[in-house]
Amino acid sequence: MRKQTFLTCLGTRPEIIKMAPVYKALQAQGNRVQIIHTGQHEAVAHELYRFFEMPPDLVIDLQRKSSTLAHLTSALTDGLEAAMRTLQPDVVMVQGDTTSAFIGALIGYYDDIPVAHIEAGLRTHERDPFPEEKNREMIGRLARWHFPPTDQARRNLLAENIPPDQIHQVGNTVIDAALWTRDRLHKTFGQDNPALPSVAQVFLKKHADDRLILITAHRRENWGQPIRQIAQAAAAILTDHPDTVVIWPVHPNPAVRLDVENEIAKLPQSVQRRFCLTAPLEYPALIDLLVRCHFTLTDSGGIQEEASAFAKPVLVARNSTERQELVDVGGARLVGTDIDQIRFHAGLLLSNADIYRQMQVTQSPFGDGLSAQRIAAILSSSNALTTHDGASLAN
Ligand SMILES: CC(=O)N[C@@H]1[C@@H](OP(=O)(O)OP(=O)(O)OC[C@H]2O[C@@H](n3ccc(=O)[nH]c3=O)[C@H](O)[C@@H]2O)O[C@H](CO)[C@@H](O)[C@@H]1O
Repeated sequence: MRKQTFLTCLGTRPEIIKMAPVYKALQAQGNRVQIIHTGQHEAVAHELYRFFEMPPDLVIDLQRKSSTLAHLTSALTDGLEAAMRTLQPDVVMVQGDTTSAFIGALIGYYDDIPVAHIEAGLRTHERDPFPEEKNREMIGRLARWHFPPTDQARRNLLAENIPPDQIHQVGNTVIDAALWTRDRLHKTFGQDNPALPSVAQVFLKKHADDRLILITAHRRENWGQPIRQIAQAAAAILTDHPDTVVIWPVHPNPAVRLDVENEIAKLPQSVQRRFCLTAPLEYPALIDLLVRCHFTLTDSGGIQEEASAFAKPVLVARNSTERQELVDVGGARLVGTDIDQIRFHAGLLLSNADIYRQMQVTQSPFGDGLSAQRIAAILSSSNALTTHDGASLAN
């Protein structure tokens, strides 16, 4: 079998995390894997490339003169076209639903390079998340291989008339990355993970006997009043349950941070002391806290998936989710951002051991840690690499 050159364009934190296992699995088979970094999440990207030992081959300087989507789209189009012509891959791989992923798929299509879509088929069937929902649909029209993580995602693709033989349900590579990271942390550091900021390390030592609740909220739709309500609900939970503590890596936007800090400042000192706010965490620190926590309250898609790999109950601070699978198997509850709802469901998890156990899923509905190996096997199989006009690329 001829070894292939696979190219992926990555721009944001979740894309890098979810592509890393595929990168490693394809490399382990002797293939060449190239990365174009598109710089959508500049601040956190490079620490992730270092952690996963996958240095980008090419970095696109987006030279963003404005923050509009149209400008991003045109800068990515120019940058990715030039980069792909330089690198000349056999296959383009994109992950999820960012504008980098959509434009990567589009340029692959224009250049007649077959496109593989990792984490295909997620749909809310609503306008939000904007523009990600449309990006996913459009990548669906362009890709040659569709790798939905779950049966629901597979059915979404079938409903859009994607040919069944192009759809391969493989699980979500986020689980591969989370399990790999947990094992690596465990082997290397035991209880003292240097990626955890020192404020969190001190806090955890001081509260070693308390139950940890991990909170994250980053979605734009939750900025403002919803985030203030999440903070008020967290305060109520800490007041109701004196053996609990909260760690909350807060979104870097100063307005979001101020909203959370203002709510905490209103609390008695005894409750404030059980709140630990940090800057956004490095990925190995986030995984470490997920492993340690009692449950998580989050609006993040990735964290819902990762929590299920560690059998941690999830309260989802959203009104809808494209990850309904975890709700359906009982591992997550959609609690929105209503203070009483959050307080009620957190109270159940903290005071009713049966309900807690019921929300600990024994098998994540998103995957088993072997998704990337399945993807690599399918992409590398001798008859898989076929272009749109039917010519086989494989020897
Ligand atoms: C608008 C919207 O719906 N967008 C979605 C959103 O996806 P998401 O909700 O999964 O995003 P996050 O929560 O940011 O990332 C999660 C990952 O980050 C790790 N993490 C988290 C906090 C931290 O302090 N340190 C970390 O390391 C964590 O373990 C996990 O792996 O953005 C994507 C592209 O940006 C989109 O494609 C996707 O549609």
